[in-house]
Amino acid sequence: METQSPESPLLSLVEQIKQAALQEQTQTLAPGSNPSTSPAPSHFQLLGLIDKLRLAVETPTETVLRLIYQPPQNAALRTVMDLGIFPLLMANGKRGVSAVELAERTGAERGLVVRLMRVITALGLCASPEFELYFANDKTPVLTQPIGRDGIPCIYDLTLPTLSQLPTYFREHSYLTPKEYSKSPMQWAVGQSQFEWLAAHKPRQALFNSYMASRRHGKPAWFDVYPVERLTDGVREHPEAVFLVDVGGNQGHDLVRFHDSFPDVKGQLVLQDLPKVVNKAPVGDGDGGRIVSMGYSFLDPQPVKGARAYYFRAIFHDWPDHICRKILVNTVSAMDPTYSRIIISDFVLPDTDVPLFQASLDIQMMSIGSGVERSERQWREMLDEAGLEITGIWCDNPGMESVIEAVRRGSAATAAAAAAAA
Ligand SMILES: C[S@@+](CC[C@H](N)C(=O)[O-])C[C@H]1O[C@@H](n2cnc3c(N)ncnc32)[C@H](O)[C@@H]1O
Repeated sequence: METQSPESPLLSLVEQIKQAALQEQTQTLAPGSNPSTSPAPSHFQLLGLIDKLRLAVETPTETVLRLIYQPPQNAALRTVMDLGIFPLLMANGKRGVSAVELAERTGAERGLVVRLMRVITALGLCASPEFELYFANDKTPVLTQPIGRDGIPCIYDLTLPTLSQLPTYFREHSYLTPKEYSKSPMQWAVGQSQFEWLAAHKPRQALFNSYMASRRHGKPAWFDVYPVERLTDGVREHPEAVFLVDVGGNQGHDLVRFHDSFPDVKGQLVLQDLPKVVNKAPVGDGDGGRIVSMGYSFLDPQPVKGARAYYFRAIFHDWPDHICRKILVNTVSAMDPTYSRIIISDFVLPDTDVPLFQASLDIQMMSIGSGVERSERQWREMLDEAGLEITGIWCDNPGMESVIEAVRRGSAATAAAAAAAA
């Protein structure tokens, strides 16, 4: 058998992985570190190197075959979620669950269970050390928690019908980037774009809301990345003063998290989203009435004037540029030029080596509403066109969303914010 010299690219990659793994271990063992809430930067570096190693080891044919057979994996996982198999594995801990028992408990044919569970086991989502016997492993719990339990069916059902038609859409649309929300590939494929579809499919809307609230669990919040004293210093304290408006804040999970972390910040916290979404928002309990919810469409002028900050998380990536500009201009009209800031939490794509997750999300957002994941240049251009100026971008991890702060262009706050950043 041919041996590789220590200088071979493969072994050099293995050595880099070893070094990154040692760094990850050191960082995660450091006092005060909590890898489940704040993964170290080395974590993303390590994952990137592992991806490179796989590509280096795979033959080109193996790479192609791996890609070709991704859709059946997603379909098998979606079906297993429907059957409620993961909670059964969790409930039966060390005893495990046989295919016969899974068939009895789910009503599915045993032979089908076996075929689905082969995929699930190979994906590493459970263990099957004995013939037709399945055990939960360390990945199984997350599939019974909101991010997996609700996120997997919601995103599958929301996106797959369109994604399966995307090549046809482009063939029929001259390979032009979709630029209208109301003419998105999803509108063409299923007759509605993202938010209308969710509103018309109430169980999916409930899954979506739960997924939105859960997908940042175990990750830093915007205020862990952004220096909040830029907002709390010099804050106005009169009774009607609004500190933070979470625009498109879904059911208020981010505002609740902010309030829990900064209970003493002066001023109201306002949650805004479409009336149907915000009406059932579980905010108000235990926050001393500080969180006020308000049905509002950000396609209309912002009714809350002069807040300290207007916060948008994962909003602009849903929309094409011209709608984003409209949302921004609607907000600018309410901003106090010397006091208010816009805070955006979204991905800022690097110019090269865009992580696969972010590149894939861009295609998804384009498909379901002509949305876009943007680079720093695209953010700067878009905000500039809406009369805004970026005063800082914070990101402590290449795998995470950035926090962008912007003020009205030429406003006094520009100078103040720039001075504070210096
Ligand atoms: C991707 S979710 C982000 C939710 C939340 N900001 C988060 O990051 O978890 C987009 C949100 O925008 C809301 N939305 C959609 N159209 C809206 C509109 N015209 N006005 C206000 N909110 C809207 C949706 O209901 C949804 O809650």
